[in-house]
Amino acid sequence: MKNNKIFKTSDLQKLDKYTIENEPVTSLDLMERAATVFTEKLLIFFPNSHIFNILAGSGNNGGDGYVVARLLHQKGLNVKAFGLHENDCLSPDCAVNRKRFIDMGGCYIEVKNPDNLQPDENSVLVDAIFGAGLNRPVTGFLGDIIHRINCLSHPVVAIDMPSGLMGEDNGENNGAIIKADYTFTFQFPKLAFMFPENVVYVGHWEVLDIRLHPIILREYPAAYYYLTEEVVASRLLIPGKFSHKGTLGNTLLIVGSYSMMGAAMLAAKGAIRSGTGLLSVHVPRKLKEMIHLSVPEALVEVDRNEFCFSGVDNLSRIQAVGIGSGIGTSPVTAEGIRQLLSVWRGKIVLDADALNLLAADSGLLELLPKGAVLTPHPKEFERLAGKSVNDFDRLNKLSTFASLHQVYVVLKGAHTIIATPEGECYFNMTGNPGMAKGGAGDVLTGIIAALLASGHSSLDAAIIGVYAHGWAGDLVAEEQGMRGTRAGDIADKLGWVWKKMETYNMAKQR
Ligand SMILES: NC(=O)C1=CN([C@@H]2O[C@H](COP(=O)(O)OP(=O)(O)OC[C@H]3O[C@@H](n4cnc5c(N)ncnc54)[C@H](O)[C@@H]3O)[C@@H](O)[C@H]2O)[C@@H](O)CC1
Ligand SMILES: [K+]
Repeated sequence: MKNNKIFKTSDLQKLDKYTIENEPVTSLDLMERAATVFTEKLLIFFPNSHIFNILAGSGNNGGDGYVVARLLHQKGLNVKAFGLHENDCLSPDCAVNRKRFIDMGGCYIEVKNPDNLQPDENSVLVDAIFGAGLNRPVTGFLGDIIHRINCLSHPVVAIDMPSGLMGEDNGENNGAIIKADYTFTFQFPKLAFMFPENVVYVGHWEVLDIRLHPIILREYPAAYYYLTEEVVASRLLIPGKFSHKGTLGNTLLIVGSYSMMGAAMLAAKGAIRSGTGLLSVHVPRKLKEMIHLSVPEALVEVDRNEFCFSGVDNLSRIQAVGIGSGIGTSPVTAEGIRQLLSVWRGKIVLDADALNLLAADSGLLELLPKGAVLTPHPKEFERLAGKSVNDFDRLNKLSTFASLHQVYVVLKGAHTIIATPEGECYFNMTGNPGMAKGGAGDVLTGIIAALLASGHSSLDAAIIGVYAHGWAGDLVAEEQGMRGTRAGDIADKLGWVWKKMETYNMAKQR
């Protein structure tokens, strides 16, 4: 897999050191490289700004800040660097770059009292107080400075990380944290950026490639990954020339109930657009006509029960099962799931009410086949695994749950997380708030079920399904706006996404 790892910030020094020794490059040149790409990005985002105030700390993040100050000054822009040094104990590279900035005639103001920090009107503030080296909450003088900055209305752009934010766990971080509008971070996104509770600090973030050594990036271990088009597309299976509907998999969707018919249609639409050779939709009798009309390609299998799912009879030709969307939580349906899970040991994705039934009866949870895919939203996950005190805690619970039950858990959210039984987590990067609507999850269940049936492993089906679903949602939002996005539109846009991924894959094979 390409370098899409999310390393721990505490590992950064080792990656840095390896690069310095093996590229080789001096640490000063690496700092220059990082600050240069940061400056380029800054000027893309603020092309019409002429006044920049740099807030520089004493470590290498501050060093980056002084390089940015020098580069902006060299471009003839109006730059002021505020030295926020509690003592004169600067990192060697920070000291060199402060001197270079001052020696070239840059405007440098040493701040010894938070009240003396008076940024220029209309200036863009560059936060270079702390980066990945933060190892305790920020209090005292620098804490006061951060509080003061957070009260200003100036745009704030953080170098690498908003100062005061820990790279991973902020559960016990009661110190001051910069509320940045933008964070341009080096080499890889930090784990803390993935959590909803930190968006107020990180703002819009982008990763800047500072070309740390490819060997160390490939070989140094990480438990967390983020998904990119390249990584996802290369996992997608392309049908062979002699494939036919019998070899591309038969998906069985067990979905819908009399009061939730739409969920069945949406799941079926997601599946029919995602490459299954055959699709069977198992519904209560009352839904039969509706499925025939809305997804004519599907075979409809009718339940014994008129209103809800009560059990299946024949699974002999099925490659994967998708169950849960709109099935309700009646005792009849709970028994139906028990019957299914006691005979089905193959690929399966469980969503919505299927998860609620598992949460209500741990006996059902134990019947899950190894490698099952579960797609809860945070509330459903809470029912399964208990309350979490914060997002980092929820991530740990997710990993523990996936290992304990030997399943893949897809926790839906802005950065949907796929947790594996081996303890790895993949963060999705596609999707938008327009998708946070009823029915979007049903479409995802259909997609994952079809990918499972057409030959993908549980991990690949979850990764590809989540990424494609989000990408399709992004395309819909581009056309209809986030407000205008409907779940059904996401299914309709999937074809375009698959085309892109197939084209990418075939180009690579050539
Ligand atoms: N490998 C990379 O990715 C590179 C990193 N660079 C920069 O280097 C930064 C990391 O630099 P440093 O390791 O010097 O760390 P920082 O500049 O983030 O912090 C400086 C020092 O402050 C001290 N400190 C930590 N928490 C504190 C607190 N709450 N109150 C007071 N002091 C505290 C620590 O001793 C820490 O080393 C990155 O964020 C990035 O900006 C770049 O210059 C070049 C390449
Ligand atoms: K910073």
